[in-house]
Order: sequence, then structure tokens, then C-alpha cells
Amino acid sequence: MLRFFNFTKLCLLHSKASTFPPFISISNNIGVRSQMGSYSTSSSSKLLFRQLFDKESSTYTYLLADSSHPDKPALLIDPVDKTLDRDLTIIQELGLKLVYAMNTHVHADHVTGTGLIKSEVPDVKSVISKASGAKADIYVEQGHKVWFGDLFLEVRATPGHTLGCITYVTGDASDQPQPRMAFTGDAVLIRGCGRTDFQGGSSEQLYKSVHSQIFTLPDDTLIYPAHDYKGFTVSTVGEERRYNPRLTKDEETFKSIMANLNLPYPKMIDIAVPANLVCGIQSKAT
Ligand SMILES: N[C@@H](CCC(=O)N[C@@H](CSS)C(=O)NCC(=O)O)C(=O)O
Ligand SMILES: [Fe+2]
Repeated sequence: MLRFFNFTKLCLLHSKASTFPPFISISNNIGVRSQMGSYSTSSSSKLLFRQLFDKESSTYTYLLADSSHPDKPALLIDPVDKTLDRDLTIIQELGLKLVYAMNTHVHADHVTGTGLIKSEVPDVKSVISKASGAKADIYVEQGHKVWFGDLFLEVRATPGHTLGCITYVTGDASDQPQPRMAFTGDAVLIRGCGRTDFQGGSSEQLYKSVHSQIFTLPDDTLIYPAHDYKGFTVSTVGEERRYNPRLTKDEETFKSIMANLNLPYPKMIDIAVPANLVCGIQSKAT
């Protein structure tokens, strides 16, 4: 509890165009994965988790909260402007306190909901990587931890799809091994990966990022991407290390695959990128 409030205070101190320092704490809670899609770290913290989908852009938004903390602090990863009402309604129905609206990167295919969320819930802080070049309240970098109650997301820099892409990996105050979730944005998609042909993308960089920052996580780490176009919802590090048709190849083959994807640009790229560079602030979507 104390840690949460201290962290909020810290973030407020850094709320204007700042980078906050790594924030580390230790406790002895032992994690247990439940049958209900959430995992607990003894009685003192429990991850509430919801995977939400926007059909129009095939985007996943993730809601995470520490449901055992008295305040039920919550965060959203990759919210979409058009699903604002859905997201705020479920947060209200579950009695959560939304603290952070975070992005894995500057999206090219949809407008982030971050700016609208901030206008509806003024205490919410937006979070994005410093390397993204986008406007936000809090800028994160490799190794930073974003705490919500007794739980946190560790930031891993995974550039390549865009220059500022980051992956958020769950953790908690325990020093025991835990089941983990990695929110990979567009770095790793299930049986695929993000394209590398705009926004500072680089197939060489993406290959190195994934192999050094994501495929080094334990095999049972759950992978939750920002998009899916094939009907998948979740994968694991072990699964993608074995079966990803792009990322299992050697680096030269991977670069050749990426150079020959010939994908049309996302329909909304000219609207989405400039809007997302300023936190998606615009009038409420209809
Ligand atoms: N058709 C969609 C855009 C599809 C697309 O380009 N997706 C991106 C992620 S969103 S930046 C991507 O990296 N895809 C990789 C792939 O292999 O499909 C639209 O017009 O919005
Ligand atoms: Fe993207």
C-alpha cells in the first residue's frame, strides 16, 4: 500500500515530460496460478486480467489490476479511442481505480484511447517509451517497473517494428519464480511479428530485440500481442520459439521475409501516427 502511494507521488513529481527511475521493492509472497485466468501472489496480491478486443483494428487492449489491494489499482495497455466507453464501463463495474493508460508503441492503425481516458478520468497518467518520441505523462525505458499495488510491469525495450516499441512483463513483489505474461505490442504477434517498413522500423533490430528480450524469458511465459489477424488470443515464449514462421529463421532469412511482405500501409496511418504522437488527443470518437 505504502509502495503504491509512494509510487503515485513519484509519478506526480515526474508527471510533466519526465522519465521516472526504476522502482524496486521486495516481499516474500509466493505466486500461484489459478484456474480463472488470474494469478495470485498469496493473499496480499492478485492479478485481475481481462483481454479486450477491437474488431475494427484487430487490436487487443489489456486490463490489469491488483484486486487484493484496497484501492484495486488498475492499468490499461493499448487502449483504443473507439472502445473508450466499453473499457471505462468494465473498470467501473469491477470497482477498479484506473491509474495508468499505457501504450506499447505509437500505433499506426488506430488512435490510442489514452488522451480520451485522461480527459474522462483526470488522475490517470499516460505512459509510453521515451524512445517513441510521443507525448505522455510518464516516459519509461528498459528496466523500469510500473507498479500497481503489489504488482508491476517491467519494461523491456524491443525496437524494430518501431523505434520506440516496448514489451511489458508482469512481476510482483515476490522473489520466488512466478508465471509471467509478456505484452509484446507488435514486436511478437502470434505466429508472426510486426512489420518493419515504417516509423523507424528495422528487421535487423526487431530480430535482435525479440531474441534478446522476449525469447530469453521462461518458455511458459504467456505472450499477449497488440493485434491478431488469425483468431489467436494467447501464446507462449516456448511456442513462438518453436513455431513462429518468421522468428524461428536465421537472421538473414528473417530479413528477407520482412523485406518481401508487400503489405499495404495501414488505412489510418496518416491520421493515427500524428494523433498518437500527442497521446491521441482529439474529440471523442463516435
Ligand atoms: N490492415 C490493417 C493493418 C495491418 C498491419 O499492417 N498490421 C501491422 C500491425 S498494426 S501497425 C503489422 O505489423 N502487421 C504484420 C503482419 O504480418 O500483418 C489496417 O489497414 O489497419
Ligand atoms: Fe504497430
